[in-house]
Amino acid sequence: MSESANQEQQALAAVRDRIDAIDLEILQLISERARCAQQVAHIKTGSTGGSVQFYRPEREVAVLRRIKDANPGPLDGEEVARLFREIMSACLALERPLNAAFLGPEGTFTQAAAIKHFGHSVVTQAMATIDEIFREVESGACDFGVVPVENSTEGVVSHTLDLFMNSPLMITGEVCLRVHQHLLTKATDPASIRRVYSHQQSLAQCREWLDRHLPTAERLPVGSNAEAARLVASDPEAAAVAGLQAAEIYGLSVLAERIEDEPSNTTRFLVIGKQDSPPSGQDKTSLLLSCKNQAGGLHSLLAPLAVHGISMTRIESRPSRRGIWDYVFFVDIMGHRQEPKVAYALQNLEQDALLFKVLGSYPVAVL
Ligand SMILES: C=C(O[C@@H]1C=C(C(=O)O)C=C[C@H]1O)C(=O)O
Repeated sequence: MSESANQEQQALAAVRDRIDAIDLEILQLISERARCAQQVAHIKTGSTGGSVQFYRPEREVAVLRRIKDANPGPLDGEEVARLFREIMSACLALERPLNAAFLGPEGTFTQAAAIKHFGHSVVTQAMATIDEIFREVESGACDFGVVPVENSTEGVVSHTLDLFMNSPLMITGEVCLRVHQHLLTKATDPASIRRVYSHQQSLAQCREWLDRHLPTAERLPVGSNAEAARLVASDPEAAAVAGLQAAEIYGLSVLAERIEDEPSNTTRFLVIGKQDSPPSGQDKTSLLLSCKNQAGGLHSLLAPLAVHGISMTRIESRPSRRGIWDYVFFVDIMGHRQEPKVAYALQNLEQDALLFKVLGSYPVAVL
């Protein structure tokens, strides 16, 4: 070995020794943190005797925001937050493992959103429909549910909004996920693809790409992207539009990558549970409203938001199903319903609204 190669080996060995020592220190510290979480569980159980809220969304976002603010680099803020997300997930599972219902089968973007929000220690339970997710959480069989609510390319998931009208569930969190769609298949030649399966939203997110590259293939909407991938696994003349997770699970190859028409394609999901979240300092509130069907009705309904300086981040209208041309509005505002100015505005809003329901206040997504 040359002198310089020898020096390189020694330098490498020294840094690796240092890394080994650091890993043991990290392990000690993580273990100590986990023991603290066990103590927290002990205190929580002791103080109530009855039902215990082990999962504290406002505390979890506070931990992640603090870590991002304190991050000295060189890892970027998102990356360190993701690592701590996993540490907290494992610590919480020591208190009590959480379970979350998602739109199945395995491998959907909704499952990816559930794991992004709760970390890998959450037990995810696949449901066949969004209705079933609501029912499973309402019955208490699952602690939380994760449902898609809007996509930056294709807009609102109207079925999810409609389900909130008759559900007692509340929104406890939001998750935003960059969605990359791929063409997955068992076929080796695109010319042999006669059918393309996917969720209707995903087909719509890739409409231009499909028009250009597979103009004659029939587009068949199914319950989810992962369901499409499952179907395609046994049909060599078909392709699915879905995520990489689904390709791995169902043994498909990726014939074309990132076929979504908008490169920034993002889906927003809501976490639903029996309660919303206490204030975290940076929150949103979702409302369900309706007003009298008269000139200026919506304008005057929303006026209290402007008066109290509250910013509205979204408004969607949906048929009320109570009569034709009668609508309800889903409105998202910045702030928590317990913050004084939000509370005043909501009080005024409630006085004027025909229908007024707070769907929940929850922390703005950190990850
Ligand atoms: C440890 C706690 O319980 C859970 C675990 C957390 C953590 O590991 O930091 C944070 C919030 C809770 O979901 C707590 O409430 O502080």
